[in-house]
Amino acid sequence: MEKMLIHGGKRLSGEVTIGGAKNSTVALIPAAILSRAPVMLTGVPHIQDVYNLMSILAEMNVTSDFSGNELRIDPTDIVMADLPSGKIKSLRASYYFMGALLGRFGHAVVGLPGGDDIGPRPIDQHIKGFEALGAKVSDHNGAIVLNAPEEGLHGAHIFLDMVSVGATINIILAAVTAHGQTVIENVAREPEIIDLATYLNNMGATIRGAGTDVIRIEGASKLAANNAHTIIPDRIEAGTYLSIAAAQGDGILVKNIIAEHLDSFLAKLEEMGVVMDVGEDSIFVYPSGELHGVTIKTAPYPGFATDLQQPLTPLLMKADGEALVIDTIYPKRTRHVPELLKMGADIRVEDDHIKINHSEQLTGATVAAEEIRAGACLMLAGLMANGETTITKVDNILRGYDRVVMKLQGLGADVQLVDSAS
Ligand SMILES: CC(=O)N[C@H]1[C@@H](OP(=O)(O)OP(=O)(O)OC[C@H]2O[C@@H](n3ccc(=O)[nH]c3=O)[C@H](O)[C@@H]2O)O[C@H](CO)[C@@H](O)[C@@H]1O
Ligand SMILES: C=C(OP(=O)(O)O)C(=O)O
Repeated sequence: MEKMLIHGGKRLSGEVTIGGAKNSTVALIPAAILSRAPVMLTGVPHIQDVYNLMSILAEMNVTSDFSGNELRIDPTDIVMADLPSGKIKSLRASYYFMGALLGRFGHAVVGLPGGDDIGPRPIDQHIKGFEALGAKVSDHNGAIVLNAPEEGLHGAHIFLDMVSVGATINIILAAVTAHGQTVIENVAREPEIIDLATYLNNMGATIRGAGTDVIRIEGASKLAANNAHTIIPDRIEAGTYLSIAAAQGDGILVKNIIAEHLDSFLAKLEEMGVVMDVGEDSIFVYPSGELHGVTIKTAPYPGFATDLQQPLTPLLMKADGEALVIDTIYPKRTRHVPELLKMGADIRVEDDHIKINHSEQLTGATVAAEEIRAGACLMLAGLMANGETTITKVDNILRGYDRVVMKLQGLGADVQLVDSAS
């Protein structure tokens, strides 16, 4: 296993280009098995989650070839396979194989990823949706077993009890090939859902309303990709580099951005006093002057993303006064806090409220990336700190940040990956 070494304190400058969205990609790859023809994805990020999904595809005799930023997936010789264990447990998003296999074969056995790194991640709404479509669902030793009735899944009217990205996507995957119409209410409106709908519609699906809170699907008997699909830019990676630029930059251009996807984040940066030029598909961040503490409350899109509260936290330490973070989506997403304390941060958690005070100067320390965005937070803290920071459990970062070391080095950061043994 590798660790990341950062010699902090260097000012950064130049350009960085954002990759395709991890949280789209991890849905688009499982969705490829719905296609009766090869699928081409472009703008694919180089992240471990992609490699793990490719291994899972191979278990179903689906070949995939990733070169440059293009991923070609050929599901034409797919065989139905149960996926109770193995790689399926390596990432949360493998649960999208439930909806995709159910849609393709009317049968799925999918193991649930063990451990929870950001608090409980229930899937009751996914299951409620599958059952409404006619599937029988049971739990067999930690794997979910799903079976459609003999005549196949049927359309249904589903109201989600809470806004869930995962449930919205999984139900879409199962419903696109069900008989008749499905209406899903109170769905998530994240851009990644629009991306998935665009991709499936280009395969012949009829999904309307993605991006609003009601999605309507007319079932299609067979789907087949005939165009390459370009994945939307990763708004969370973009937000991470914008934070880095505001905290440690001497002028940084972040390219390949859809600024509308970052509205609530950009509004908070402005409220803090960060000065930016928002271009058509890029944002230039000026070196920061005085910054002000703000309150962040995460919420479903278009609210402030849960995935961005931790990457913003080190910047909040540079601000005057006390800043407050309340994560309403994952209230226990605080695993960065004990690590930041080791670096000298003035931060505490009280009743699921994260309180951040101005921290004059962080110092390098050995810290653990307990989950992906906690890791991103520690990377930024390491870039800001005096001395050397060692980040262990760096796999949690590499599973979702595209070529992060190369990108940071491109901005002038002193960062490298080394083998944990060294
Ligand atoms: C709405 C929201 O901000 N979703 C974020 C969430 O998506 P992710 O897909 O992980 O989570 P969901 O959107 O599915 O869940 C949102 C909330 O609903 C709850 N829930 C979900 C499904 C279910 O069946 N039962 C249930 O109770 C979850 O525990 C959570 O509190 O984390 C991702 C990774 O950090 C982010 O990229 C998403 O933007
Ligand atoms: C927690 C995240 O990812 P995942 O849902 O894949 O665990 C994330 O993207 O911040």
